Amino acid sequence: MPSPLSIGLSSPILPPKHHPHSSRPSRQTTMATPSSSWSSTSLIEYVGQGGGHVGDDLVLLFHHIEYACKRIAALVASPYNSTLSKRMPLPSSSADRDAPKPLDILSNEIILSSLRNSGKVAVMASEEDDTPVWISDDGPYVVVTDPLDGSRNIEASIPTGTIFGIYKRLAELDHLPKEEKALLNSLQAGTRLVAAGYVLYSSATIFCTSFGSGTHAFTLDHSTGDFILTHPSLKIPPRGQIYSVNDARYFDWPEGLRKYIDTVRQGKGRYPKKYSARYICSLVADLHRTLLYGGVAMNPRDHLRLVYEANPLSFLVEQAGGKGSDGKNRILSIQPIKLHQRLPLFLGSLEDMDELESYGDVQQKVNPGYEV
Ligand SMILES: O=P(O)(O)OC[C@H]1O[C@](O)(COP(=O)(O)O)[C@@H](O)[C@@H]1O
Repeated sequence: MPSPLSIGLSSPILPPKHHPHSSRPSRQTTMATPSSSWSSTSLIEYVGQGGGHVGDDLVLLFHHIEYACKRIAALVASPYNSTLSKRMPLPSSSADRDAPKPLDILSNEIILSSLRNSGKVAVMASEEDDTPVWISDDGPYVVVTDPLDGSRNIEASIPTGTIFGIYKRLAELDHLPKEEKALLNSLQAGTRLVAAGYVLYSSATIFCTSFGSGTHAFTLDHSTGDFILTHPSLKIPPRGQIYSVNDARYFDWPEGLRKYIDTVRQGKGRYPKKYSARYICSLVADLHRTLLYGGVAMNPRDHLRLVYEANPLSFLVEQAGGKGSDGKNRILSIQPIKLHQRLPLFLGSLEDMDELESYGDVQQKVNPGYEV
């Protein structure tokens, strides 16, 4: 079978050959952009010197993750996508996971190759792999990822995203067989996250990240190839006026959730304004809007994954002053027991989340196999 990486791009972008700091092209300064009055701190500068204070290993790892995400951004915008499914045989998926699309597989390969090249990762656990992939015995970090979330919308060019979380490798497990230590390292609770992020592929490509001291977003400047700090210390408004949910599921919802939505959309909640609905059906995009405008983004059924979706995104929301819960419990405090574990997910503004949770019964218990 041809390598997925050789199919996806007509002229594949080669990974950096040398240490990223020495191999980075210098930033162009002559290009006319409207940015002269803006701060132009790039993601890597920020991580390395400015706000991150995270140490060389993590800076290097970030450089490789950033590089992978730029490749994925190019891939999702490529004119060759429409013929990919004819050219690329897909592996079968297990019962635990949805059938992957060609871009899911390619994005997974891109991230895996960047993590390998970084030399800083012991294990990668991905939505696209049944089990975690052991990369290197002495890599200091563990990366969990959904390489391309929202890919069910990809043919229509609707926004998608990459989600990732970074943990330290648990040295006390080093003596265990590879399979076992790979899994246990990947099942760390979200409270142990060292860093997390998402990259939104939309009209702008946004890299939003946190190292545990605030949430910061960077926007890709296509003229230089740098992610530029555009949203330092992003704070989610304490209250929004938007709820985001697939409300075609209304008749499968529990009473509490129906009441909550009915109440806020009539403007009869604690905030006496009528709420609006927004639902892209792409978690990263729905969350990004929620971080900026406030409100709640939710999927009340057992659908989203704890390890590589709910945990990293909850970390970012908490660092932005919001809340992430399964409707009852703080997401970051839930101990994962399975790699592809699913759960209800509610992310959003503090006051909206408190109000929602006060309805008690908001988790959708029935989960019929929806086709779309
Ligand atoms: O079908 P629902 O319940 O609306 O779920 C949609 C959600 O599923 C997702 O597509 C995630 O599923 P995948 O990881 O299988 O793409 C999210 O991006 C989106 O928020």
